[in-house]
Amino acid sequence: MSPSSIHLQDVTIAFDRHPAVHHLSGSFVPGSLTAIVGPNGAGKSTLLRALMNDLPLASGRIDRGHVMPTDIGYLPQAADIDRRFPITVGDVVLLGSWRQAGAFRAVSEGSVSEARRALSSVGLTGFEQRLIGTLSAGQFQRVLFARLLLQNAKLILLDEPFTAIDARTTHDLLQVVRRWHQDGRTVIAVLHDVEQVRAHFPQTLLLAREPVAWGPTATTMTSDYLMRARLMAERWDETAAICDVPDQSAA
Ligand SMILES: Nc1ncnc2c1ncn2[C@@H]1O[C@H](COP(=O)(O)OP(=O)(O)OP(=O)(O)O)[C@@H](O)[C@H]1O
Repeated sequence: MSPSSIHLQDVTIAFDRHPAVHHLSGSFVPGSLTAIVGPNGAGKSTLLRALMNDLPLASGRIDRGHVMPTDIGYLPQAADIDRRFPITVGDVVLLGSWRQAGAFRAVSEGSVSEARRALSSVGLTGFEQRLIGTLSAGQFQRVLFARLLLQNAKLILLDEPFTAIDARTTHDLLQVVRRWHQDGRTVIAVLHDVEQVRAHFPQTLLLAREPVAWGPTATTMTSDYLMRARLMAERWDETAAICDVPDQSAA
């Protein structure tokens, strides 16, 4: 294992001791570009949240190597974001720099210029003063990518970044993802579009609560493995017995 790989060792993540991700082991190599694919409820978002240390593990271990919490950029599912808050596009993008700048420091002229450049690079030149609530879904997704650009993260976690986004915007944002990959950042994206994964993501983790396959996309996104993931999902029993994982609350 490379020292800066993100290594998962027999990871189980549970809600009320019902596992959402079960016995997952493997590594995200530095600079890799990985899609996480699987049926609804497969544990994909749960895994992303655990990777950014937002959820405790029921058992197992995640070793993030040299990746510090401030090195992680996270794009949640669009549905999880309340856009009624009266904040401008420019301020949302500038939030990407607060980890480097500090929460209570004045925003530097440099950061403002960087935010402007980030907005231009996602096709939103001149949108700085718009309130986020007035944007279309695709425009808002571009804003969130601009914020990630400013964050300059080593590890980028994207949860369904192209859902409900039109082809042109998806194409543009895929170019941003490609540039992150070329820069040597580690990018992990939850996706549902199998063809998009095959075309743009060299690595795939196929998850159906338990890992189905993890490796080069050509060998993991086969009809056999996809079928296996679907069958595993159909066999799920939400009322199944509680998982016999050690109770960490007593530790
Ligand atoms: N906060 C929570 N409390 C209880 N159960 C949860 C919670 N969050 C997720 N779950 C359950 O964990 C399982 C995995 O959910 P998760 O959101 O990770 O799936 P997903 O693969 O991202 O699904 P989708 O493709 O539908 O977004 C589901 O059964 C879900 O109901």
